[in-house]
Amino acid sequence: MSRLTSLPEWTKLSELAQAIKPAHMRDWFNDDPSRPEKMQAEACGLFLDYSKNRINDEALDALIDLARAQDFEARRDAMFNGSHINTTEGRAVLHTALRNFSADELHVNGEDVMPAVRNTLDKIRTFTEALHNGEYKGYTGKPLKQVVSIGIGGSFLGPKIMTEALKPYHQHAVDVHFVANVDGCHIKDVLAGLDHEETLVMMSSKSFSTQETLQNTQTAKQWFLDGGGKQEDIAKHFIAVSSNVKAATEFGIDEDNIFPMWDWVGGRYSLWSAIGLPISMALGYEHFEALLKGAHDMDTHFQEAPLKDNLPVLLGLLGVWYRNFFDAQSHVLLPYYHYLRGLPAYVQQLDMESNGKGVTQPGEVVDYATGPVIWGSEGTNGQHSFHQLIHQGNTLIPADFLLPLTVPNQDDTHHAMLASNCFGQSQALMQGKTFDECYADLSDSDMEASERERIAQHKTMPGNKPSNTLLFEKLDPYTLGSLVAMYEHKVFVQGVIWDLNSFDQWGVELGKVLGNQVLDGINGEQSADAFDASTQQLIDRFRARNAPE
Ligand SMILES: O=P(O)(O)OC[C@H]1O[C@H](O)[C@H](O)[C@@H](O)[C@@H]1O
Repeated sequence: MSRLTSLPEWTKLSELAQAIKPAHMRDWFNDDPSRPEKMQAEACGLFLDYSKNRINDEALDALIDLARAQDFEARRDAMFNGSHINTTEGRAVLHTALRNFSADELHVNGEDVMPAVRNTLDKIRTFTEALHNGEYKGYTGKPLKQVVSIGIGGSFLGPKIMTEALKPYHQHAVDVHFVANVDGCHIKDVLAGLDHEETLVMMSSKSFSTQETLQNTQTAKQWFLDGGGKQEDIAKHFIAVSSNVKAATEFGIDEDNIFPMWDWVGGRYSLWSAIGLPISMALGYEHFEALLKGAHDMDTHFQEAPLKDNLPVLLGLLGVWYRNFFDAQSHVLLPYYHYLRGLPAYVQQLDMESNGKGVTQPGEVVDYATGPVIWGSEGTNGQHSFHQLIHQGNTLIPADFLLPLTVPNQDDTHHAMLASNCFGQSQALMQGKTFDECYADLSDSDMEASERERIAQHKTMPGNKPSNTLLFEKLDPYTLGSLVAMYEHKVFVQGVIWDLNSFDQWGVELGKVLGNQVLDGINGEQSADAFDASTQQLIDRFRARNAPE
């Protein structure tokens, strides 16, 4: 038995879950109309109603006890003060420093990192302004109007999804395009519509070793040269963000055009660094800074609010409750706001890459469930497809509903419908519909009693499906910053309880290595015995159709 599952707090939670499982939330709401007032929390522009959860005060307190038994507060402080909590790579985890506007020093390996953070923000501001006012010109003297941001994983999802989410705040000084996939269709499609004389290519790669990003940048470079640009003109049209300055300069990026990154910022936590430059380029620096400020305020809330009023803590504890004590395999995110449609994909990387682990910090294989599958899409679209399984399937899927109270250029008719669907879905999931109600609905039909029973059975909705609802005034940069930081810290809370290192990703690393080996196989540079028979068969079929010259 692991340390975690042998804790008395764990045993208590197992017992509480067994006692709670037969209860129906519908009855709780009937018995106690003040339940929603008691089960809510608010911070940094976000209001959370968590009353539609299969939880009571006793279980919530027991979850807090479990977090404390796992040394939650000390481990939270260790992250914020720059300790090397990424223990498999010997690194600090300080994305919070990137949005820290206090005058305090913050030391990593004896060095204050804050001057470099502030300098980089200045560089982002200066660069954005030069681009926006047309001062930053290409090799033929034309201002650069198109930006192609090339990166993948954390060097793509954060900038792309935040830029998309904040569309109403775009300044329209430049158009920002994103390319991630090594599938040549993507980069070719993007470049096809652009004039190389007006295009800035931004390569985002913390490691500067990611195959997809290197290849896409190479293709963009060739496109630039084919268009008439010369090697010496590349400095004006190519910039990079990387912690590997040597590799970036060797690749041909001018050293002055390299924005720094640091090994204490994980890829999936990097949108707050210069990796977020495309956000600033699309929205203007002021809005980028507001995004950071929202995140910073959430950091402060996470550090200071009592655990029972603490948004990331509450969400993290509820996640553990369902994952470990109700056997929930997945968690669905349902943003009811079109511009926020990318949030599930963003949180998917954040959560699944962080807590998709099966070994504890000391290196023991776990005997309990860890990170869930994260998925979802924008409401109301999902209501007409996968919500069916959430309502009536036999697997429990806790949900987060998200809704802005107002939207830009609001059409009141549309917005009221959007909100009513959002609230109606969480209500339906919680209440369900009983067999008797369904049977009564069929009273006017001329069905035989047995047929009426059969149909009523099919229509019965068990309900008792948990959800959180997050409301916010509007999705401005500040609120988006606090929302994303809230999910970052939720993931952290769960990683602490499960005793995981939430900051490495060895599985992904293996994929990178194997992908390169197979490429050698495809190019005939690797002997057949390097691969298993199935992989070799696939390589052979591919080579038969695409034999290298
Ligand atoms: O920025 P890079 O070094 O190119 O890395 C890009 C991505 O690579 C991997 O897939 C990691 O798992 C991600 O976390 C990272 O964001």
